[in-house]
Amino acid sequence: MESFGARLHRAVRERGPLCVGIDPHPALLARWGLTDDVDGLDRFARTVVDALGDRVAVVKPQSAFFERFGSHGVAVLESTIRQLRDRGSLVLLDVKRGDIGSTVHAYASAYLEPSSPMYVDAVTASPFLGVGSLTPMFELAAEHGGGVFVLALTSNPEGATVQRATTADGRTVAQAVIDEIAQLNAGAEPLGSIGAVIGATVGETGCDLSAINGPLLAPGLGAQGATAADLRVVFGTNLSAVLPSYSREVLGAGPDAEALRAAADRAVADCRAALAMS
Ligand SMILES: O=C(O)c1cc(=O)[nH]c(=O)n1[C@@H]1O[C@H](COP(=O)(O)O)[C@@H](O)[C@H]1O
Repeated sequence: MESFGARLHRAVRERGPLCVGIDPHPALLARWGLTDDVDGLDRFARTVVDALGDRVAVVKPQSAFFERFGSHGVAVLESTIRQLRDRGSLVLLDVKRGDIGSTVHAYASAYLEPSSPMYVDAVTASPFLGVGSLTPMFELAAEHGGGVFVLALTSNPEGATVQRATTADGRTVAQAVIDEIAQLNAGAEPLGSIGAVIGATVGETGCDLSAINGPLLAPGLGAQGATAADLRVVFGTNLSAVLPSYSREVLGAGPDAEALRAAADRAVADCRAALAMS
């Protein structure tokens, strides 16, 4: 299987630099006239898939909003993943997993093993048990053309205390995470498969991103207050692999499919301009 980095690179070239999250908040279900139950969840997810699955490069279902409804919600998530694959968008499952290595192995099987019912193109992962503890995910991703997005500087204000803290060798925690990702991506062309998550809200990172050679997922746009113009502040000259991510800002335009598509098109246009891509 072609690597995730190569598949993402092509998807962004063909469809534009945009990831749209499927985050069915109770307030959004209500705004869409849907019930706050499994049926509402299913209709919400299907509507997003039908409107955007053949249009945006990456779709990022947020697992928590599906898990909220127990096994029936997880069944909707599995079905949503399959529908997205059929429509051609890459599926990034937002689960932010992290644990000791032997347990990470099980998470890796759950999401990155092609025979799994939850098999996706990529997952989000938390490095705060040590980036090395995520090795089973990196290995399975490499074996099956998957990707892993590792949290580095998250979009929430509480993240900085931990992520900008200084390690024993003088680097920030975020820089140490970025450096380990860079090692994993070294030599990959056109792009490595291990990404970093850096919120569009974080301002200047103080990090050197020049060697990372992997995708930079940028959530925090729209509902959390960041705009496409902020991407330049955060990423400086390292704009080529930035993958801007919106959830509520785009989803708020639904449930009308045309309105959802128009919101996604606006987001792509804003991001293209900010990232200076034609
Ligand atoms: O990994 C993520 O996607 C993520 C990382 C981060 O630093 N901040 C962040 O907001 N997210 C996720 O991105 C989505 C943001 O949603 P909106 O604020 O509605 O665009 C949510 O699903 C968050 O869980």
